[in-house]
Amino acid sequence: MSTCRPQQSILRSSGISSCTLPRQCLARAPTIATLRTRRAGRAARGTPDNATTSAAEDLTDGGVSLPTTTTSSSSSAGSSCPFLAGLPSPPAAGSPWYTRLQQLSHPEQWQRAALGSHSMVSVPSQLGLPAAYLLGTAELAKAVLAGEGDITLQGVQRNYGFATLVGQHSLLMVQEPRHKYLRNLIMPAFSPEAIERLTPRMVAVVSRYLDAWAAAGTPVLAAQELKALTFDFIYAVILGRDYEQQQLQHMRQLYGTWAAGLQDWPFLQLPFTRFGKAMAAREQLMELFKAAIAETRALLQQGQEVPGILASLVSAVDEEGNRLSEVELCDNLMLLILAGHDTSSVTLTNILANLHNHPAAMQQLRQEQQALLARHGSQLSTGVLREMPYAEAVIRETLRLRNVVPGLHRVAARDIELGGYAVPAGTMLYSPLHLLNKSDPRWAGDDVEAFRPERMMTAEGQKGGWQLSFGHGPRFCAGYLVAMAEMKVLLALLARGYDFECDTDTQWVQQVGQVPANHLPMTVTRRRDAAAATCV
Ligand code: HEM
Repeated sequence: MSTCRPQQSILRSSGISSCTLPRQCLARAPTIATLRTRRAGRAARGTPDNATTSAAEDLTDGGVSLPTTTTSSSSSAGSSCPFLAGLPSPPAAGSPWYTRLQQLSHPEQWQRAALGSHSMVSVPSQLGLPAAYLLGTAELAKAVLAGEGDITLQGVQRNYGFATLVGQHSLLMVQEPRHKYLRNLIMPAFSPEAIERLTPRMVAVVSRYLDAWAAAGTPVLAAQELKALTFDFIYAVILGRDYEQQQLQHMRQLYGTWAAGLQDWPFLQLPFTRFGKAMAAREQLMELFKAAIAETRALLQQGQEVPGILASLVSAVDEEGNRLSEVELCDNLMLLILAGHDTSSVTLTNILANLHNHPAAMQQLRQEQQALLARHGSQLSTGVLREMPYAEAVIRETLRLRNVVPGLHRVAARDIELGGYAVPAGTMLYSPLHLLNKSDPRWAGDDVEAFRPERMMTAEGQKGGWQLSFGHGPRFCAGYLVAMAEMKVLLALLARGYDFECDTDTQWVQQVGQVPANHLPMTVTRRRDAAAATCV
């Protein structure tokens, strides 16, 4: 076996490999292709991938004699690939019970301690948490997030409550190659041109909220207001039209009941359980979506130009003329509202708190907007949004400190090699995004806990580095451009026309991202020179 050891440095730099061997071994060993062909053959015959196989069967594929395999998912020793079988497992985190409690209460500190100086550790199942390999470098996390063929999202997809509430046909729930097909149909709705058409609507929603906060005369609860703002915003850009406040209020309530069901367990669909109520709310939301789909289709058939993501989705057509079905449209609308709502509201809440605590950063933001007003007048277009490096640095620095998505789960679909270790099929792989942000080698020696948007303005800071706030690979955030446009519109309008104060003396608690326990009371006043900066 020793002559067949892989070139470790190549494997490390290339991320994942199912079975990669040096050239001199290829005559005697299976290639990735032969391993996959064998699996494909089994699948075609209806034989499970982890079924007992014999050396005789393997001989028919590549002329290669392989060890008899009893299961492909138990350990590297059971792998049908000699190279994988020879690889070690990562060291075990081996934590006693009290540190596992730390895992739940202080995940970032626990992860740092568990990893120590290792690039990956194996965390055994304890206290109801599943066993997983914890990844400690961005290189490994990126390899896993990009490795769609070898890696699946099964962990999320097997969560019955989540899958039922979000919908089996949403992007999040489908595997390759269906995921790629759906994404190709959906992504034109998020193109820069589509965002350009939606910008006036985005400006209108944000202006309405800023004016209302200033008119309130008393503190408003920023965290709650931003939840409402981002809901109205995502609804407006998806459905492409304005709704009466009463209707929006009704839809927000339905969404709130639906979202509460995601936290329920066990998922019992009874009239009095949170899950049961959430399913009933889902039914009502589906009826509203179906009506909007029918209306959009009718307008498009009359040859009218209809703005909004839904119109793009309804119009999307593949090479053979197929379109998204009604159930695919509905499930993906549900996903877009979920994915585009709390993520943005929590990030914006954190941004406002940071700007309040760092007046110099707010001043810098105002200067950037004054320069833009002088150059382009008050109009906000996607071109103008692109010319906001400081606003972008504020957003990225806020996400670096308080990543709204703390980490991403994936599952190895087959036996793979990762970073020199064997990863048996079925292993959960966890990328701790929050920890990776803080461990980014670019900021070694800096105060990583300090809010300093300027670090993002340097040549080094403009690169992605270890910051994977919007994910990586084929499932990279579909709404990235919408999210950035939304946050920049709010920052631009706020800096141009308003002053604000908020009470940041509070605990921050972990929910979807970290949120202020006091909901961030905030007073907003219109600036005297604001008239010149009105943008709609
Ligand atoms: C600050 C705001 C946001 C952050 C930090 C964020 C972050 C992320 C991350 C980390 C993922 C990857 C999930 C994974 O790999 O499993 C993701 C996926 C996704 N996001 Fe976002 N997101 C944001 C806003 C939005 C918005 C506004 C929308 C919609 C308009 C959106 C729609 C989606 C969708 C549809 C996916 C699934 C993509 C796929 O599976 O192909 N996100 N987001």
